[in-house]
Amino acid sequence: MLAENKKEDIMVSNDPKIESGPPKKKSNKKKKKSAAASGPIEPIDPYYEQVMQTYPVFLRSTKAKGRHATASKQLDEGTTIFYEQATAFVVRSDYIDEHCHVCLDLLTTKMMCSDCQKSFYCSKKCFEQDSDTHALVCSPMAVIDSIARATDVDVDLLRLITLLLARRQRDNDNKDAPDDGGNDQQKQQATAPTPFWCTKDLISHRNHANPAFVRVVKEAGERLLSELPESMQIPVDDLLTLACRINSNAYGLGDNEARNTDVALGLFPVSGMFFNHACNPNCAFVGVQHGQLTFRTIRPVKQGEELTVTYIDLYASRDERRQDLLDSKNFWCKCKRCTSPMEQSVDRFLQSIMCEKCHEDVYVIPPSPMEDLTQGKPLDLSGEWKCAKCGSAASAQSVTSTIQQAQQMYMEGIMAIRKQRDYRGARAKLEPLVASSNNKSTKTENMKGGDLHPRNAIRFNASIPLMNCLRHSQDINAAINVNRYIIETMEAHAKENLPKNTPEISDFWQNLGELCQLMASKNSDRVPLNKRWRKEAKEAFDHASQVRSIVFGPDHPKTKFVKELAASV
Ligand SMILES: C[S@@+](CC[C@H](N)C(=O)[O-])C[C@H]1O[C@@H](n2cnc3c(N)ncnc32)[C@H](O)[C@@H]1O
Repeated sequence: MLAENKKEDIMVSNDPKIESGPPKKKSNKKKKKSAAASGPIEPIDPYYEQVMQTYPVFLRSTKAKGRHATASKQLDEGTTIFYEQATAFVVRSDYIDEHCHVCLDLLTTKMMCSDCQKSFYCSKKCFEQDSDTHALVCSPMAVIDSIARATDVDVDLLRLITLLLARRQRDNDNKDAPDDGGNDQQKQQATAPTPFWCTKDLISHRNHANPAFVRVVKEAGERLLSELPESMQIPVDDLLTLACRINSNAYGLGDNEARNTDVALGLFPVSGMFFNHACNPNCAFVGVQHGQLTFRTIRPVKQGEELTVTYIDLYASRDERRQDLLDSKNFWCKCKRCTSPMEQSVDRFLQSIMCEKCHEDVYVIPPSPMEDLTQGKPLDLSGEWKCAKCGSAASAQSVTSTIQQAQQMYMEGIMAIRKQRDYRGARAKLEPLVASSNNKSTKTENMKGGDLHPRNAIRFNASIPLMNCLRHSQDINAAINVNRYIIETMEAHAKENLPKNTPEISDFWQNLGELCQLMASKNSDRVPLNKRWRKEAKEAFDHASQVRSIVFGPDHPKTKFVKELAASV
């Protein structure tokens, strides 16, 4: 039973000597007391050390960082550091009949389970591979939609819980053997799903769960359990803990064809346990076929350095990132970027407006303390904020008012697209935000009292829907300029040590290539212009391919796809 294994109850140790990983070098430096130092040290089960032994990773557990992974040797960018096969994963309901539920390939021919009508496969092979697991979940899957609707619980959460309980059942029956006889040791290991028992070691943050969430999940859980076979039953309280563990640890799996779309959601206990979040990560995770997750370095990593990934958007302001992590993962980010002084951090640009006097830096807006963010308490606007470069001051009130105006325009632009499909109206709202700069000539009526910094998060966020509006209205040249601004902004961040190799950057390079190709075809009869656009398209696809080779690996379908685009120009 899950309850008997609950890690929160039985495995917690306060012994500070329990620590795993290689011996640390002695340092003469006086140790800084970390603000993150709290809670007991979690011991590491030898199973995880054994799983990791073929990878260049040491597992550690410390008071400051909890359990985490470090590099066991110096690593180049683009190194695969870990594979894991999900204990269970679900194709998200938005894509339920678009991707195979076993290999995740896009469905060109569909096979559907005629009983539940909720499981889709690309081939007989995948259908047969799923048959034992599906036999356990077929009848509950048929009613999960109605349970989710009646209780207001996310249907994909309920589907994932059901598949995890099926995995538990199959582990108990000891029926699962790795199905792929590949001779590469790492791959062989990865094709065996991580066993269900590992989920008990995952952090759940159950004590911080929203009471409304607890109530509805318990209600949905009771209903779901009544649909499950006897052998799959667990106490509803354990089902709730499992739901909290999914919320805190699940990973989205990307589509191999499209950009930036999570088509599936999986629980990967080993990854969930050892890869902490950082707002300036050195690794990325990418979904590969069959519900596998791969972790790769996106920059060179020194021996002993912690290996981190991001769980959220890196181009959001510090307060927004922390709020996002609090809401979605129940923790307060204490990474280096979030704890460095605001006046020295790249974060000041994302949150603020240009200094009216020197036009070189921004007024430094202090980050909100956790209590204020959790209680929705507004910033103290009684004083002044100073420019990080020249020190001239502006009233907090006027800086905030400019930012609020910008936020309002951004929301109006987004709503015009979402509610009315009014691309012209949206463009009118978004364009002044993106055009705003320290160049006085481009200042508009709507942007009084200062401009957004070019790297301000509202401005950056506005640029993406603006590019889509421009594309929609066939103003391809303008869309290209906005796409260039997006890439320039990301590269400017990268100069200040944010990652330069991310899936998002590769997507914007691909998009730029496609826009330039469109311009080339519009100018097919004007040889010099056509040649110029084709040259830029090829360069953009080559950039996308370089970044993807690092982030996804040279053999990933997304890398191959963009290489083909480059070759076709
Ligand atoms: C997916 S787990 C990572 C493993 C975790 N260290 C453990 O021991 O289970 C995510 C949890 O780790 C902690 N964590 C990860 N990144 C963090 C960060 N940047 N700041 C503070 N806590 C973090 C939070 O408790 C979070 O819910």
